[in-house]
Amino acid sequence: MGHLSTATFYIAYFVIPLASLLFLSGYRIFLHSLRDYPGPTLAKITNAYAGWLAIRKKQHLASYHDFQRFGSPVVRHGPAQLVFNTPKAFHDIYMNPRTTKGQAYRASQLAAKYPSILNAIDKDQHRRKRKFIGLALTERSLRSFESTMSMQVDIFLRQLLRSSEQREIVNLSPRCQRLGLDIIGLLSFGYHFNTQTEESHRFLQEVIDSMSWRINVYMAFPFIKPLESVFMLCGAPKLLKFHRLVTDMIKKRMSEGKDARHDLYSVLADHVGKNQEGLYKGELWPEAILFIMAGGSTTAAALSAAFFYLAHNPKVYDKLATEIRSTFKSGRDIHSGEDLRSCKYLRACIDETLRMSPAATVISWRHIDPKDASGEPWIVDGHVIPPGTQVGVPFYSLFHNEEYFPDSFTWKPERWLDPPGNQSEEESAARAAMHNAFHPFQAGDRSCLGKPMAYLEASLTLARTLWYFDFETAPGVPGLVGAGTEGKTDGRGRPNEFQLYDIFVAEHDGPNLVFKPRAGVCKDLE
Ligand code: HEM
Repeated sequence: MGHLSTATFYIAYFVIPLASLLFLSGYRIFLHSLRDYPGPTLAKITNAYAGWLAIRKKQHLASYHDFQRFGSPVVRHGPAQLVFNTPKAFHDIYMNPRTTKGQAYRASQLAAKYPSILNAIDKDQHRRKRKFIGLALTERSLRSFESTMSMQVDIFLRQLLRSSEQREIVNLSPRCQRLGLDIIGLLSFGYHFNTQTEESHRFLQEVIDSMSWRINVYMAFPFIKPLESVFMLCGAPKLLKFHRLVTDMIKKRMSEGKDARHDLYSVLADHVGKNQEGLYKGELWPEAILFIMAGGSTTAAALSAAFFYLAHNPKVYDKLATEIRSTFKSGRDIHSGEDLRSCKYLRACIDETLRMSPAATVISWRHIDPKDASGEPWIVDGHVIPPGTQVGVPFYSLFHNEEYFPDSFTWKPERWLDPPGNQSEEESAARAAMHNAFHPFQAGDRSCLGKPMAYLEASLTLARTLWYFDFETAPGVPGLVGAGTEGKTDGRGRPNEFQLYDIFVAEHDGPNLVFKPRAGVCKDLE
């Protein structure tokens, strides 16, 4: 009897699970509807492939590598996931009214009852949110907010001035993150985080990064989401502090009149509590967190990368400095308007940075909307997508696709400028194809609402910094922070590339720079 029980035990706990695993693996490799697509064997069998990459913050590098390794523009990234690497696929996926965010986003929802605008899967729910939240980010709304943003940029510049007086090396990543956080705190609920000048709220970035990383891992490998409570326990004190801060921010703002200042709350206030006709009160929480995460970290990543590339490319630096210093008469003149718009090289530098080091490293998964009743097959770049499949285009891979961006690992803002003289038909077609492949803010009905704000924040910060300062990479070892390391074979071997770590948005460190105030112009910062 004892003997029989042992056999039963082994059969129940080892033989049956192992046989099921082998059967499932065999099915996914040889019989699954995606069996003919190339991809790493582990990716065909389990989402643990993507999960492991997400844990190590390198999904963007791995997808790029997989496209090269298999020599194919479409690769299996998970048992039921395909990634594509062509602009045609991008259009068929994201600019298609029949698609919605993939199930992967369900794993990113902090509370299933109230998903945020970013991870709402139901199209009607998303449309309602976008209608109201979009009001805070229109060009008109941004004009009302610009003076507040500008004051924060002034603080950033004053901090640089202080560092330069103390001959300090400046790590731009934390500086740009603090700038981004302080701006987004004011834009969302008129709240002064003051991370640029005070220590007390600087823990926010750490909490945001760890939350972003966890979300990214759950999206890649939803199987481990139940461990959330364990992870939360590990970071409990800071997480609790974060929750208290966001609650305090919302409560404080709601206790003031809606017109006390111009922020997200002022445009939402009339619609909050109107439920289906507006927004549920409970929705303020996830939207506040989304705003802080999406609005602060992305722009900070783009700005840090832009500082890195400018410091590493002296010819571009000189050309951009000349453009800024000849367009404006003083630092105070640098604000939105005709003059800033005329700085074409500045815009080219920002776009080239977003191409080379896209701030959103996430794979934005899509599937066919479950409510789609067309009965038509979904075709992506000539491939019929089987029901239940999630598909995506990783920005990092597409923006380094040599067919559209020749010499793709060289930071070359010139590629975005209109070439002088007449272009041949072939040249015009190549330029059109390049533009068609470049959507760093996503496209279609889920495109970034903060795009105008991101360009304004990046333009003001870079233009004003170049107006008041000269800067260069710090000498010696500190100057290497942020760069790839020659000889590395894991995709981090390019010394001229700013290194991104995929945690949904990009995590980053550096560059370390030294700043020198330009003669006679810094008086108006003091
Ligand atoms: C360089 C800066 C930025 C980049 C590259 C960027 C990029 C993106 C991308 C790629 C998405 C789609 C993400 C997905 O499909 O999962 C997105 C969505 C979004 N972004 Fe940004 N973003 C930036 C800055 C901002 C800023 C400053 C805000 C302002 C708060 C913002 C607000 C949003 C919102 C609300 C969404 C969700 C839109 C929707 O689903 O309808 N972003 N962004």
